[in-house]
Amino acid sequence: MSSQLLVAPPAEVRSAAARDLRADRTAVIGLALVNGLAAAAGLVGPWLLGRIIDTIQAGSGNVLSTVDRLAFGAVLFTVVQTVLSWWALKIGYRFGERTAARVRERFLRRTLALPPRVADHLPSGDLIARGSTDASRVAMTLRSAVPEVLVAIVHALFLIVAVLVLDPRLGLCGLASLIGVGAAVRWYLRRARPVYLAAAGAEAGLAEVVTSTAKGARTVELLGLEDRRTEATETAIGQARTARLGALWLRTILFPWSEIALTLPVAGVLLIGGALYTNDLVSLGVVVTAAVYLRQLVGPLDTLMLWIEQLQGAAASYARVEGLADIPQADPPRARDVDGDRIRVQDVRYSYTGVRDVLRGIDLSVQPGERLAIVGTSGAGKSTLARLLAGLDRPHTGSVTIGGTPVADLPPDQLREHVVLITQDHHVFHDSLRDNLLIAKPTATDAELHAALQAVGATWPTEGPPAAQEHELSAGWGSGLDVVLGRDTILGDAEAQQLSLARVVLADPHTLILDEATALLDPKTARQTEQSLAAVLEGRTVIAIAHRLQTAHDADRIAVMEAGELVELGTHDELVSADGVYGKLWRTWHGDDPDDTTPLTKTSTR
Ligand SMILES: Nc1ncnc2c1ncn2[C@@H]1O[C@H](COP(=O)(O)OP(=O)(O)OP(=O)(O)O)[C@@H](O)[C@H]1O
Repeated sequence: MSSQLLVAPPAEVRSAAARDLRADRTAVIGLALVNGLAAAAGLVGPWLLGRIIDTIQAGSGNVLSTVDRLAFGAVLFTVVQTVLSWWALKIGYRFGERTAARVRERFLRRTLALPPRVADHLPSGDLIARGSTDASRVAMTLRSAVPEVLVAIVHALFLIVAVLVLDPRLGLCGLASLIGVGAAVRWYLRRARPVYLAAAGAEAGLAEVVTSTAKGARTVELLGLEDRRTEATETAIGQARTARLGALWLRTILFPWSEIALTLPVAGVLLIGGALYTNDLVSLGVVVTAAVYLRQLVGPLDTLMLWIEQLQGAAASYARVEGLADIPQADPPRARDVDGDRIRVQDVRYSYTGVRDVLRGIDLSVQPGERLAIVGTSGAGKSTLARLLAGLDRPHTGSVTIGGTPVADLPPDQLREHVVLITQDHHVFHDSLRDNLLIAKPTATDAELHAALQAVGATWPTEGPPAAQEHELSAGWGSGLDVVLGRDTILGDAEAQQLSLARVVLADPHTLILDEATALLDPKTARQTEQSLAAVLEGRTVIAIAHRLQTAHDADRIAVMEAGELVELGTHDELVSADGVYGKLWRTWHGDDPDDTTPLTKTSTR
């Protein structure tokens, strides 16, 4: 699976847009109808103006009352046009809001439907940029640009047709104007897609750099990488600026070109119309009406020009948002028969990049109820093996099975009943405590939720007053299952880990995999978390990535990994007496002091 996110090709974007239009076809038809009526009403005013001029020029009959009637008609139709245009925009804005919501929901649905093994490999900054900046740009365009552009197109077409009907010779001047503007727009559009895609990509690249720097702030600080991250951010800012300037350059050509194309037809009508009028080939009223129509053409065409950049940017964003649909998705897994709790790893190989295997021929069998510690230096492949054991990814060759069934084939609901990976990456949703817990077991009763919290030592009263300060942020568990985390109360590190452990109690898997669950916590928080963890581990199979030799010493068996291979497997005593990698490790750094709790990771840096 590529780690790059895709961009939907133009044909796919067009068919997605057509689908969105069809989904709200009543609004689209209403928009076209009301727009057409508004544009038609707008044509009446200038036509009546021409009639007024011709009436005055003819000077026969009751000129004053005829002019009064015509002027009243012009005012009336202007009011009608204004009301219809307002109505058309209202329909358009509502259509835009609904469609924008549809696009956002689709993006969210697709993102949530991504299998974890696919989502984990996607660049998170780019994904965030698509869901936020790109989706907002599409929404804004659908809300504002699309209705106004539709109104402008219909208006412009009506004006051109009206001049052609009025006098085809003068109509040609209008057409010449359209051809000029059309050529400018064509020139622009041919260059716009790659330029705007590059601009959106550069913005996403910037988001990626900033997100990964923020996410890895602790590592950046520990390894003194500030200068390199600053340099990477500045490079990304430079690329975003260059890409943006490329888009602006296109506008600096488009706008002057189209401005000239827009002023020429009025001058043309006045010149040609003047010559025709002098030779009695056309009335003065027709010339004035045609000139007013063509002057009015500037309004809608200006609107089109104004929004064209927005439309291009939005089309690129739409292509990026729709690009998510091109990520191949596996069929949703269906429930499988699982025969027992035994975990087997057979001849497993795995590679992140397709170039280098980071797991090579791993064979392992874990008995139900066993405690297995995995040790090895940094980069040996422990976390990768943990992810495969937890079904978050599947091996490229070989198999990882629970009760004979490939663990990665189990649907999420079934998987968490068998195996759960506990890391420091737990998530607290901005939601009620109850809903945060029900994720693990949607059918759990309040009594079960209370019991799960108490099992992990969450100091949370089973009964008590309702949240005293409903909207005030207070630390701790708050006072009930309805307390909204992140609004009524904030959880500290230890409490957030307790919440995730309470979820484990509710899911009740037979196997737990521990990867750095407490390794990076401060000592006080780690102690608290370890106490909660001990309650959760009781009676389950445990596979723990051991960061301290004491953890390995206490396990039933120890698996030693080196450079992606399982090099030793046995009890502590067996491995110490075999005097292999583990034995040497034990002797060299701990000698006769098995109570030494030096972290294993230290061994790799000595
Ligand atoms: N997402 C990834 N993309 C590419 N390579 C990766 C990725 N994650 C890990 N690796 C590489 O895979 C190898 C095994 O990494 P892994 O994290 O499994 O090792 P580990 O033994 O858990 O190390 P540590 O104790 O430092 O966490 C390493 O060489 C690492 O650089």
